[in-house]
Amino acid sequence: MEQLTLAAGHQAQGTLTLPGSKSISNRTLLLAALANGTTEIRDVLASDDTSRMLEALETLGVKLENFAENAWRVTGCGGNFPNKEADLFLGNAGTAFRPLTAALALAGGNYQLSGVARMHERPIGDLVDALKQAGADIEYLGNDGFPPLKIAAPQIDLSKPIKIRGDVSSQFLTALLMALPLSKQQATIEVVGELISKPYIEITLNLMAKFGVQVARNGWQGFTIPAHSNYIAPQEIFVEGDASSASYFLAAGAIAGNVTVAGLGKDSIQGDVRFADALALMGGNISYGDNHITATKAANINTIDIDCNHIPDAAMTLAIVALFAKGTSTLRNIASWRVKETDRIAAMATELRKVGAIVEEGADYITITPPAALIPNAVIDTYDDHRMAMCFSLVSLGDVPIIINDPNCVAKTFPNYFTEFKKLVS
Ligand SMILES: O=C(O)C1=C[C@@H](OP(=O)(O)O)[C@@H](O)[C@H](O)C1
Ligand SMILES: C=C(OP(=O)(O)O)C(=O)O
Repeated sequence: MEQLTLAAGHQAQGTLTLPGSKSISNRTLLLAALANGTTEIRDVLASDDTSRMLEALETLGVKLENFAENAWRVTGCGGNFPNKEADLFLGNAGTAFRPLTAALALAGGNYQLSGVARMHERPIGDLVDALKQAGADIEYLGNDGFPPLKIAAPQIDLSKPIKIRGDVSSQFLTALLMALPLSKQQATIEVVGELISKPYIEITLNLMAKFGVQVARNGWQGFTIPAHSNYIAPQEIFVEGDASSASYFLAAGAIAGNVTVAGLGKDSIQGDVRFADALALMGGNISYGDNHITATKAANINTIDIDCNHIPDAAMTLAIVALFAKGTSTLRNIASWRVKETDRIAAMATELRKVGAIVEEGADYITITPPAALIPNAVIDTYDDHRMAMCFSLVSLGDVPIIINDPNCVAKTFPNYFTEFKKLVS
């Protein structure tokens, strides 16, 4: 297995132009494919997760042109995919798997959707149950409640509200919201249980509105999609820089210098931009521009005790920043970490212990007490989880070398992460 040794670092200095947001890229590509008309999407993320979405759309017969660097011209098919039979491999991309399941279940056709082994352990039952209430025909090809899936043409019935659980993944609600306009009928959704990861629903509703579909809502409990909704291609869409990817560099600035991330600003539609507020609570000096954020070294890193439900991805970065505080930090309300790329609570606990931290894990929380001195040359397993690899690179800023196993797993969302990291850290 490939390993990467990062030298002991003291300083992080400079500006990084962020890669495009994964969440916005994959939503926009799908909405553009479902729309009537042509959309030019700029600053699209180039990574494994977006490649899976692009390949899937191409297999479905959608016309895609890569007309400039990271810019795609998508000719929408108005919800009627040209290819009515296809086998789609979606890797470990939740933002491709869940939304495509819903769109294909309502669009009509015979499809099989599969992914990597881990994707087949990530739940999808709540979404399938909701789609079946709407008349979808979906079968589990492996274990009930999990991919791979077989989809056949639906008999759509939206006479009753569709109930969907929101407490395992917000991607299920996102998927349903984005797909329901294909029915052309009025559709009502009722969320059962406490919805997690709420800001991702805001991204979904914001982008649907850019494509001309306004969803009426009753807080987080109810959503209504008007009859005769149609996605209309906006001429041009710019994808913001990825706020979760920004978290590593902002953390580096707060721990060890002065780092600016460009491509993301105070009006970002991504919830993970709120990571910067958590970093400020820990002592980082944060300043916002229209299209950049800067983090400057904290006089001292403070401990934190925080509910992370609204920032599930960037919260992993806080676990590493906690190593630089004096005392115990607690990250709460992170049960969803257990069903992502790996069981992230268990993985984080195991690997933090390798650098000397005392860690307690519960079903939905983690506490981290840093050691008096970080252990040098720890060999970190990354569990095919891009965020484990990116997070642990930051340990080197504690003036210790660190060895990252399988560093290329960052390709899921940030293929040149380590090149960019090394440019800024010395
Ligand atoms: O909708 C999205 O773009 C995402 C939602 C979140 O998942 P959950 O809703 O499962 O927490 C997040 O972790 C994931 O990386 C992207
Ligand atoms: C949870 C993540 O990915 P996915 O979109 O596959 O759920 C992530 O990127 O941290």
